[in-house]
Amino acid sequence: MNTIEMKHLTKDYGNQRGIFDVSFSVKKGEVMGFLGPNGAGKTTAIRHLLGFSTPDHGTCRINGMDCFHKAKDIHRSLGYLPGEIAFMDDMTGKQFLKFAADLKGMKNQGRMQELMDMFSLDPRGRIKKMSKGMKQKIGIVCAFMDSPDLYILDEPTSGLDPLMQNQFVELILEEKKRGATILMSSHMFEEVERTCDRTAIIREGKIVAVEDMGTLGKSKQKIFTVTLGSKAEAEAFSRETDGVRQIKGNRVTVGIRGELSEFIRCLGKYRVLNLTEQKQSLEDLFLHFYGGDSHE
Ligand SMILES: Nc1ncnc2c1ncn2[C@@H]1O[C@H](COP(=O)(O)OP(=O)(O)OP(=O)(O)O)[C@@H](O)[C@H]1O
Repeated sequence: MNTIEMKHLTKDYGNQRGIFDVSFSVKKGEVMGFLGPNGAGKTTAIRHLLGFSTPDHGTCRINGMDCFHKAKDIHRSLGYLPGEIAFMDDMTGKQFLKFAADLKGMKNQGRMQELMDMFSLDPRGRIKKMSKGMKQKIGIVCAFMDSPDLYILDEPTSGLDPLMQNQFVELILEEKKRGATILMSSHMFEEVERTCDRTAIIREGKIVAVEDMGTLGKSKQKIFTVTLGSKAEAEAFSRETDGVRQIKGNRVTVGIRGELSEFIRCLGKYRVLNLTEQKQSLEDLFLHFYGGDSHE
């Protein structure tokens, strides 16, 4: 049985806003990315999974339970991080976390402390005076502190600096190892690439692709820039090798899919001054899903 199962879910807000016929599932122990640009419908889909909204059509289930009718039961064993966190602003971070821990019936607060250390969070100040990043850290500690088996995270790294984003990736990998099931929406292609088994891509309220990260990795093109001994050598090398994208003086940019042996063999005949790999992001890979003329 899938842990999360959304089937043909439609919520039409009018003027083509909302989500339309959205179907995807997340298997037990799987980490699933939910990628899409602003306004694509990620939060709308997630709010349905939390039972905060009723669908016009379709169904969503978590562990076989209907997300709207069984919301309370589902929430009991769920780590949820909302996209916009509504705190009780007058509380200090510490008071809020204690309050949330009591609500969850947590006896041991060891993990809470571990998470605060992991994210260098000092929770003593009033929440209303905290920066966006600090509030986000409190949200993360709150969602993870009782180590649930299922997480639904709406743009979890929003407001975090790169160091903390890295820390978050580590946390997800740790939870994945423990066997947790995770659905996380994101704009951050790199964190999805580093953490997820599969990713669903949503655009204008519709799922445009569900991709296995392994397959994506294999179909990814590697882009190299080679600096050769001279312009003449660059030109000769370009005639001999496949996938040339650009020649600029003695520099050649080449895109290669799959094995590199042929490229290296060919390169070996020339004087190579430098060789650099240009990382191709998931963003490049998915650009055609978001691009203007690719969704006819
Ligand atoms: N309660 C609502 N009433 C009317 N329209 C809504 C409502 N909630 C969302 N929408 C619209 O539905 C669309 C999808 O919004 P949603 O917040 O789900 O997108 P998102 O992918 O989470 O975007 P972002 O990345 O910016 O958070 C948007 O056009 C939004 O304006």
